[in-house]
Parts: sequence; structure tokens; C-alpha cells
Amino acid sequence: MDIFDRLKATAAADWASYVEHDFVRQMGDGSLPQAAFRAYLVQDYLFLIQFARAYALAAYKSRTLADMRAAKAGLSAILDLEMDLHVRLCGRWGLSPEQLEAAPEHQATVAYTRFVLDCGVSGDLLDLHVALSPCIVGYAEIGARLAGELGPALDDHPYRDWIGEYAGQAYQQVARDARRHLDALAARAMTEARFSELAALFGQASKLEADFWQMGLDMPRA
Ligand SMILES: Cc1ncc(C[n+]2csc(CCO)c2C)c(N)n1
Repeated sequence: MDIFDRLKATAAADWASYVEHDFVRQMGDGSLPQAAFRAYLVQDYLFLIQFARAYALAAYKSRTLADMRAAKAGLSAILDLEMDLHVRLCGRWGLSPEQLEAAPEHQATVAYTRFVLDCGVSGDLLDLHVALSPCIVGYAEIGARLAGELGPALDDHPYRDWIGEYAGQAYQQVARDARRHLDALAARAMTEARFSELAALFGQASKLEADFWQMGLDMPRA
């Protein structure tokens, strides 16, 4: 059992509220309203910008070159890869770069991203990576589960690009690497006395992910 599995088991209810959220279920069965998906995509663009800052903060909080390189890889993945992918996906959903730039951040986006940043500012690198981990590993778990449930039906599915991206080998590897790095950090920096604090951070981040999905469901009706 790695540290990620321990955190997940300790915050099981919060984790389930995130990875089994209605938004995810509706995305899987194709019943998710397109307006909800679009609202989510816009906020996810704003989310990724803040996430890039969190990786920059991880570089600042690093004491070893290996940790700094891991932070740099996370930042590069967003700036050189993830953002382009996201803007292209948004384009296929009729959202222009100008629309993305002009959108105001929703409270749920502010709450989640600033929570993660504060974990890093007020804590150490382990706190920051624990707060980041639900989002990196959770999307890999959700993508793989939905792709597995759909099988060949994925080819003809309204949300195939999103599911295919997170179920794909490249993202699954990103999540495995993040997990391994977290485990190495914990082996170096964690005491058992600290575990319950970290599990609380992990649970809070998972709840904020669930709120992010809920925002997607609620926004088009707001
Ligand atoms: C709300 C929300 N949570 C998690 C992710 C997944 N994710 C977080 S950072 C990143 C780039 C990986 O290097 C990816 C794919 C997301 N996009 N939006």
C-alpha cells in the first residue's frame, strides 16, 4: 500500500464524493448536458493557470534538484502540452481563446486552487504534493474507469476526447509518476504523527474537486 492508497482509504467518503460525482456518472453515460460540460471546460482553463503556479511554488519549496526537476516537469506539462490540448478541446466545443481569457473565476475554482496554493505556502513540499495528488491521480482513475466501462462504445461517445485523454497511456503515466514521487517524499519527510494532518488535507482537496464538478452541473442553470 503506497502513501496515496493510505490517504485514499482514510478519506474514503470524500474521495468517493469526487470520483463518483454525478457529473462523472453523467459524463460516462453521455447524459451530461453540453452546457454543463462547456461551463466546466471554461473553469478548467482558469484552474490550469493556477495549477501552473502551484508547480512553480513546488520548485520554490524544493530542497533537492530531483524535487525541483519534478516541479519543472509538472509546470512544463501544463505550459507546453496541457494548455494547448485544452484550448483545442474548448475550440471543438465552440469556445474561443478570447472567451476563455475573459471568463471570471467561479468561487469553486478560487476555493480549490487557492487552497492548494496555501497548502504549499503555509506547509512544506509534502503538504503541497498531498494537496495536488487527488487532482492528478483522480482524473487518471476516472478516465480509466469510464473508458473501461464503455469499451468500444467510447469511439462514438459525446465525451470521448476528455475520457480518451485521461484514460490514455500518456496521462496514466503522469499519474503513476506523481504517485511514485509522493511516496518517495513521504518516505523522506513523513512521520506517523503527521499522517492524520495530511489525510485531512487530502480529504479537503477531494471535497473541493467534488465542488468543482458540482459547479459544472449548477452553472448553466444559475
Ligand atoms: C479540476 C481539475 N482537476 C484535475 C485536473 C487534472 N489535471 C490537473 S493538472 C493537470 C496537468 C497535468 O500535468 C491535469 C490534467 C483538471 N484538469 N481539472
